[in-house]
Amino acid sequence: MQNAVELRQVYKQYGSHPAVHDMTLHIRMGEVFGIVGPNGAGKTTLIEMIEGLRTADSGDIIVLGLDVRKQAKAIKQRIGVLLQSTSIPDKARVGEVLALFSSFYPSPMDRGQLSRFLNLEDKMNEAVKSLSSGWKQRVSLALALINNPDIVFLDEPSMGLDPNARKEMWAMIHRMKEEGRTIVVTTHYMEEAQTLCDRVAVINQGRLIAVDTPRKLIATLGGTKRISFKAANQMSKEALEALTGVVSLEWGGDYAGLNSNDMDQTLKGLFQLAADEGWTVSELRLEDGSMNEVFTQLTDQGKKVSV
Ligand SMILES: Nc1ncnc2c1ncn2[C@@H]1O[C@H](COP(=O)(O)OP(=O)(O)OP(=O)(O)O)[C@@H](O)[C@H]1O
Repeated sequence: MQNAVELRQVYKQYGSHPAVHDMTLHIRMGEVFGIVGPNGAGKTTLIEMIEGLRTADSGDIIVLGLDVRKQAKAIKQRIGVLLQSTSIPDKARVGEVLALFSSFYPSPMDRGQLSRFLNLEDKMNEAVKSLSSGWKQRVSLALALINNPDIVFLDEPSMGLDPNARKEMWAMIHRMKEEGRTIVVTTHYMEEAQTLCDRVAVINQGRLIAVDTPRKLIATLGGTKRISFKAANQMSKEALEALTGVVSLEWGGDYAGLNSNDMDQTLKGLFQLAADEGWTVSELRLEDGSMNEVFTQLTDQGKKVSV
């Protein structure tokens, strides 16, 4: 099957500063593809080059089989871009904004269907400026979908949203995927990348450092696992820290947490220590590594790791 996006050795610099360096990657049709990286890594530059809003200095960008350099207009008809809510005319009512943006496209989505999809039906007569940030973000999402796009680009879709609004945003992204759309999302929230994305690209200083499923990235790089349990009075912190595999110890209220790079040996040592010191291990929980650790591993102090 044709890829949704293909980048071949894409390069872009501002002045003498390279922002995106020889980037080669592909985004598959129908996947949720995440782009993560520290501030200034080049995420926005990358995504805006794919959208045709910035021009690459060299390399090829193919979107839905079309060349961004030569067929940008045709591409724009088939992609949707989440605008920052500040770019929406905010004195207008939601329904008016949707009508205005619909008029830009030859075959827009049915507005009733779109507002039902995003639960916006009750907000159609409200002024955009009176909405909370979560609802404004829904309006932005409606505008990104108004041309019924094959690919939707979401640059930090849940920035500034409270945890509930963020979860709702994730649910909407899932539903867009179920409809068969390809979603490209940049985010600073590793939980978002881990929960939402089929594959994630990690970029740092304009270079692609790793691209894989969150599970594989975590298995390869999210090395430490967490063992947490109920703390007992007799526990010796020093002895816990000294157990084989323990990288760090967290001590919070009633609970102790051991981050370990050798779960089996740490568990063995933990049970032995409990027996030696005369306490029992209770409320034991084992947790896998996370995208947070992958991110730190790959980007910490500009460290570069090949995967
Ligand atoms: N229009 C521009 N002119 C000059 N330099 C720019 C411009 N846009 C971005 N840069 C620089 O290019 C680099 C990459 O910026 P970019 O905005 O693409 O990164 P980012 O990963 O999206 O960052 P953030 O997470 O902070 O949004 C940064 O060093 C930034 O200062």
